[in-house]
Amino acid sequence: PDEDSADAEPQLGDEEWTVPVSIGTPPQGFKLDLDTGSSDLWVFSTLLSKEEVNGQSLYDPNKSTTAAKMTGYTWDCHYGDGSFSSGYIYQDTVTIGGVTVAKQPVEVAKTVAPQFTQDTALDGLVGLGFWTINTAEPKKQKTFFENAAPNLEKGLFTADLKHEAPGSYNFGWIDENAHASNITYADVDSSDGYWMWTSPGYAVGDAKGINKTAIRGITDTGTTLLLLPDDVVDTYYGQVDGATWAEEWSGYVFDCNTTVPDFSFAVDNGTAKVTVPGEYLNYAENGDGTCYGGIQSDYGVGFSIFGDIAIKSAFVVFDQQNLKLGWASK
Ligand SMILES: O=C(CNCCc1c[nH]c2ccccc12)Nc1scc(-c2ccccc2)c1C(=O)NCc1ccccc1
Repeated sequence: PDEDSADAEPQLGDEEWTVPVSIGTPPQGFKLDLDTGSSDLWVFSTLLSKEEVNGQSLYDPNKSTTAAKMTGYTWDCHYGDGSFSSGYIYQDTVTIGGVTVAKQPVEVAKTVAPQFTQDTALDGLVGLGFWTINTAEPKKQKTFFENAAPNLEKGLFTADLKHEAPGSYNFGWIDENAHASNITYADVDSSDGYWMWTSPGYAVGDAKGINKTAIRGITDTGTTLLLLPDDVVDTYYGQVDGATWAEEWSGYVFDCNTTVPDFSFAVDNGTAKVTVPGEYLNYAENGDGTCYGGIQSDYGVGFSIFGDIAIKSAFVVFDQQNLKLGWASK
C-alpha cells in the first residue's frame, strides 16, 4: 500500500532531507526534517520574534480549529552542534506521507538558535527516536511514529535516502522493490532513547576481510556525517593520501583531487556489510583547495553516529515493534 510514503527532498548538498508535513485544520504545510536522533516534533511558529525568522513557514495554532493548547507544558531542545529551540505545546492533527495522527503533540517554537534561523530549507523537525528523550515538561510526549504505529500494518518505518536525489520514508510497510539484497537485522538497544546498535567491524577500500572491532552507535537521520571512534578514523585516513587533521576546520581534510576510498561497516556477525562509496566521503569543499571528510571522530559524543552519509548508502528499516535495525543494499 503506497499511501504511507513520504518523499524526502535533499537539501543544501545532502546536508539534510525534508518531507512535506501538514498540521492543523485547514492543513498548514511545512518542510520538516525527519530525525531518528531526537524525539521532539517542533515547528517554527507565529510566537517567534521577527529576527528569528528567515522565510520559514510559521505554524499558527489560532488558525487551526483542531489545535488545543497543552496548558502548562513547555519543551526545550539542545543539540550537540550547540543549536537549540524551545517553546510551548499544542495538540493538533499531523499528516506525514498519508499517515495521520490526531491530537499529536506539536511543539511550537518561541525561540530558535541562529543555526535554525539561517537554515531556510527547514521549518522544524519530526523526532523519530524514542519518547524517553522527548523534552516536554511536565510529562514527556510520544513521537509521531509511536502514536501512529498501532494503526499501521507493521510497527516499523523505513528510510531510503539518496545521494543528491529525492529519497523516501515509508511508514508501516517495507517496499520490496526499494532494496536489492536481503535485509540483515541488528538488535537495537533503546535504553538511551536512540536507535543504538553495534556493528562488529569495518573495512577500508576494497579490503576483503573486516577489522573486527565493535562500533556501538546510533542510526541518526538528523546528523549529516559518519562520526566514528578515533582508532577507526585514524585507520581510514591512514589510507587517504595527504589527509591531515586540520585545527582550523576541526576535522580531517585532504586535497580535493584526492581519490577517497570506500568505507564498509559490518552488520550482524559480519555476514552482511554496508559500503559507503568514497564519493560520499568527500563531503564538502573548504574553499582553500582542501575538502572536509564525511568520516570524522565521535570524540566527546559517547557513541558513534551513523548519520546521513551512511544511511543514504543503504535501505534502512527502523523496526520499533521488534527493536531491530535492518540494513540492505539498494
Ligand atoms: O541531535 C541529534 C539529531 N538531531 C539533530 C538536529 C539538528 C541539530 N542541528 C541541526 C541543523 C539542521 C538540521 C537538523 C539539526 N543527534 C545527536 S545524538 C548525539 C549528538 C551529539 C552530542 C554531542 C556532540 C555531538 C553530537 C547529536 C547531534 O548533535 N547531532 C547533530 C550534529 C552532530 C555533529 C555536528 C553537527 C550536528
